[in-house]
Amino acid sequence: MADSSSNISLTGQVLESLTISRVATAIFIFLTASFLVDISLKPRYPKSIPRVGYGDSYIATLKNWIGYVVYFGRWVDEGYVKYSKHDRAFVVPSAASRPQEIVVPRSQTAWMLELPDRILSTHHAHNDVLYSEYNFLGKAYSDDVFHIRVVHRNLARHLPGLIPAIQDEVHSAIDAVFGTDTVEWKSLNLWEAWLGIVPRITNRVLVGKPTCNNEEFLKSMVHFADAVVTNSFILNMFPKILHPIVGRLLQWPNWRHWNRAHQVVQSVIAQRLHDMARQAAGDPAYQDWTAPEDFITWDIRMAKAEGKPFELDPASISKRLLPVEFAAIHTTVITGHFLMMDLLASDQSLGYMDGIREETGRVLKEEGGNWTKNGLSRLLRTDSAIRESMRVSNFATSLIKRKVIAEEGITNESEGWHVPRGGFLMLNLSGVQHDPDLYENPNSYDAFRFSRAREEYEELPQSQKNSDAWMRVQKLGMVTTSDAHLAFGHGRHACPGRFFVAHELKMIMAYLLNNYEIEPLATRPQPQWIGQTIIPPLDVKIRIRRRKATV
Ligand code: HEM
Repeated sequence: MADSSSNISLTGQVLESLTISRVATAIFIFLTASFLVDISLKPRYPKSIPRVGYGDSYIATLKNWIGYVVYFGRWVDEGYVKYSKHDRAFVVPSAASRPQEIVVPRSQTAWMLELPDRILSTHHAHNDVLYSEYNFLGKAYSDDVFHIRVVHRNLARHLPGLIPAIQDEVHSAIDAVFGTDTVEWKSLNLWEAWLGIVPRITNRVLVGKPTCNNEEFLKSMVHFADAVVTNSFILNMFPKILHPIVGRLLQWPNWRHWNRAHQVVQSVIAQRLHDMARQAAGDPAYQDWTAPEDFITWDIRMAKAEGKPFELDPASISKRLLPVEFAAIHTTVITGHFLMMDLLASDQSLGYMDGIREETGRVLKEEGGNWTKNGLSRLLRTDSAIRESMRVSNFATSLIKRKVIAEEGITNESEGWHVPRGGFLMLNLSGVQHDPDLYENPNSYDAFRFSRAREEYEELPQSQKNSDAWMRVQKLGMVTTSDAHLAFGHGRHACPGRFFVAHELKMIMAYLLNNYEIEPLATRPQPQWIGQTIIPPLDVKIRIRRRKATV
């Protein structure tokens, strides 16, 4: 009895002593100590690599973390001129919980991208930047990037056969979003319009019909992708030792969005597993059945080929969809959004939109109204308009990051520096894509920049065409990556979705421009940046009307 009353009074005394200022001081001390531990665990780079930002002292580090939010882009631009142009790497500050990054110059792109994954890892870099363990619902899904192998192995290979389905979805999605009224002009939020179109088309390929038209499923996937961006931004600001707690708290919306999507798609997955198993068992009822070519089928085939029963669980399959949806949806929505703004705000007397309309209308007619791989490859101006928008209106400073995972670190022989395990390297796509030595008038949107030479080649008499010249102009196509055009990455980890994106955006532009009148924009709305994250202009309105005799 005496014991319990003394316990109560002790608890009471402790509670009484907990004033707001004491709690705040305790949190401050704890966070400071956590950040100091963080700093001591971060990789150290040699002094011989020059720095941008405020420097390396503790005060400078604090200023770098704050400055990162506003000045990151400026720092990288400054380093590009001062160091990258002279073939030198430099160090740029990063967010509080992230290691600083070494920006590798263009001249060393091949060196960086050709190092083996066991030394310089893409997948560890993606996992760190996106906090995959938390955002993508478990270490099992981030440790083995099975879903990436599924996409690499299948998407481009099956694309020609998927073109009719993509065309069908492009038409129905645009009709639904932009309407069919040939009399009244309609005012639309452009960002919302792209969000109404792209997730449907992407999911036609990933999960097929009718799931690709299920509002609950699509909304959950878009909200999931939004949550990944928000969570990553928040985790960037917390010391690493707190990530296991903060990450697990933040991932709750991700679980909710996944669960909602899973409720919709699980019966489709279960049915597919059943059908494929019956067919494999030789059931005569399945003799003439062919599995739909989509992510679900590809995932099941690969899980069987690799002997991975874990990947055959319907919940695993729908979780494997999440990073692919993340990689596919917002990247394409932003690209389409920026493309439309670049075209609508361009000087209309240059005739970019008319040129694309003429080209897509003519080729589609020659194709008998149905797109094919060959027909889409003949859309030279449309291809160029998209590639040029991805060049000038980049939505990231860098999309190519690599993490040093070799125990012994890596050495850059040409500059003589050594980076320890845990170091981060990046390529600066913004710098090269706006470099006046690489592109004439680099800051203007010249839609047919890449198609002029291709069209000239097409006009040549057969006797003057040869494989060297053909290869030269072929390299100007939007799916071709290079060290001067990095929007889809470069090297063996370049985006495996880019062939699909090219088909999708070309079909969208063809249908839009041939079936709708769109009012030009007076000026090009500008995005905002927070650190390395772009905030696209979300409130852009366009006015649109269906062309007569198109419904
Ligand atoms: C305009 C839209 C897109 C852009 C700008 C884009 C950009 C990129 C970039 C720059 C990379 C390389 C990252 C690196 O080297 O670290 C990449 C990788 C990847 N992308 Fe895309 N992407 C787009 C659409 C898609 C689509 C539609 C899919 C799938 C359906 C997809 C799936 C992937 C995957 C799985 C990877 C990882 C490849 C690997 O690590 O080997 N992307 N993407």
